[in-house]
Amino acid sequence: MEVRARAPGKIILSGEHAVVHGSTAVAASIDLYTEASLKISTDSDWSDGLLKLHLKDLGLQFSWPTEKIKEALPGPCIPLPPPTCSLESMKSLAFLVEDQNIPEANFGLAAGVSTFLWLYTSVHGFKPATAIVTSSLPFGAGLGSSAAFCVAVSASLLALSDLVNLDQNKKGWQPFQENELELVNKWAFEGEKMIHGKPSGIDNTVSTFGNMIMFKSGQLTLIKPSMPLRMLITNTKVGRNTKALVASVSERTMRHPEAMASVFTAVDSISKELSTIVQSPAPDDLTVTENEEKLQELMEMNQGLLQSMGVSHTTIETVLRTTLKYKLASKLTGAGGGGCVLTLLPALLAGTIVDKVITELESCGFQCLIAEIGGKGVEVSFSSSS
Ligand SMILES: Nc1ncnc2c1ncn2[C@@H]1O[C@H](COP(=O)(O)OP(=O)(O)O)[C@@H](O)[C@H]1O
Ligand SMILES: C[C@@](O)(CCOP(=O)(O)O)CC(=O)O
Ligand SMILES: [Mg+2]
Repeated sequence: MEVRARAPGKIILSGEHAVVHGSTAVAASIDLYTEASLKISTDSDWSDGLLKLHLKDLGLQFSWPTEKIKEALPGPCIPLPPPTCSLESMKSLAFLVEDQNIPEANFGLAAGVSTFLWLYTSVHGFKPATAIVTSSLPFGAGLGSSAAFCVAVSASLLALSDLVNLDQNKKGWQPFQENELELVNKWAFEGEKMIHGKPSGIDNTVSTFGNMIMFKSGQLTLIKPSMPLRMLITNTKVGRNTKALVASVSERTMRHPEAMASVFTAVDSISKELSTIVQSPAPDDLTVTENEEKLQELMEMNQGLLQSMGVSHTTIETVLRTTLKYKLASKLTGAGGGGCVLTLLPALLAGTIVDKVITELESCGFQCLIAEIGGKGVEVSFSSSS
């Protein structure tokens, strides 16, 4: 039996970083996915005794003799709760990954590869298997590729375990039950900890459950927007690392606890107001426009506070200036320091203006896309393997 699991990326409409410190944030899934397919060798299979990971888009293949992994890692940890990777296991993982000679240009991948090994062995122990991962999400750009990776991998692992009850004969994509989604989310969060250091959990939660959510201290509330929301996503293509940026905000918080507490409180208010506006009835174009104006102002305020946290970047400022020329408000999304910027596209904005903004942004070397937001969360699909 082979399973495929796909998990969406996300945008954060308000509250990144502050959410790590207990503030409310609002996020939505986007229609860009990471897909993990998994085939576990059974006794009767021909097996080469290897655990293989193929990162297809990058053309990278890794493999480990399962006997070697057995010497280094503790193995299955079932039932719940999912284990947090110990420092000792982290070190063993680093050795296992180092052996694979990841190209220097893809150095950041080591965290993802370690996470895969940890999640795999925690659920399935030392069985030989092949996992193939593909993704349409840019890595390290603020669209939650790390969380989508953790959710897709966790979902594929759990789908082939006794911990969930899915219909393996059903054709096509199928969702998990609510309690199973919670399980996938918990395992993915353990993975996200290995990549982000101190994640809030918002990215894995929105990737697991999809839709638009309000998130605070591990709790999610579903948001049902009553107005159309169109966002232009501009990728500055400046690479950065979420773990380092989250750590830098924590260091600033230690240096200036009171000032930063005020910043986080302001972000909390912004996220709450944003969620109220998005859900308030908008029966006509005039109300939609009024609500959009309020959202634009909140996005600008949130961006200002992100600047004060030290996570903006000159390329982000260029996007802000460029979109402002067209009276459009923008803010960074995700960890910042480069990565992606969101621009609200009002419902009545002429297509010609959108084209002009995109042309101008792309002439700066940025990449633009308009994603569908608030779609489904993680799903799986079974096929009998040959
Ligand atoms: N498809 C993937 N395969 C392996 N690792 C991945 C994949 N997607 C993401 N990762 C891991 O996540 C890291 C990027 O995560 P992060 O810095 O949080 O940025 P973001 O989540 O915004 O893309 C990568 O360097 C890698 O370690
Ligand atoms: C900065 C943060 O709020 C979001 C990070 O998102 P991303 O990894 O940049 O996609 C961190 C977190 O919430 O775990
Ligand atoms: Mg991430």
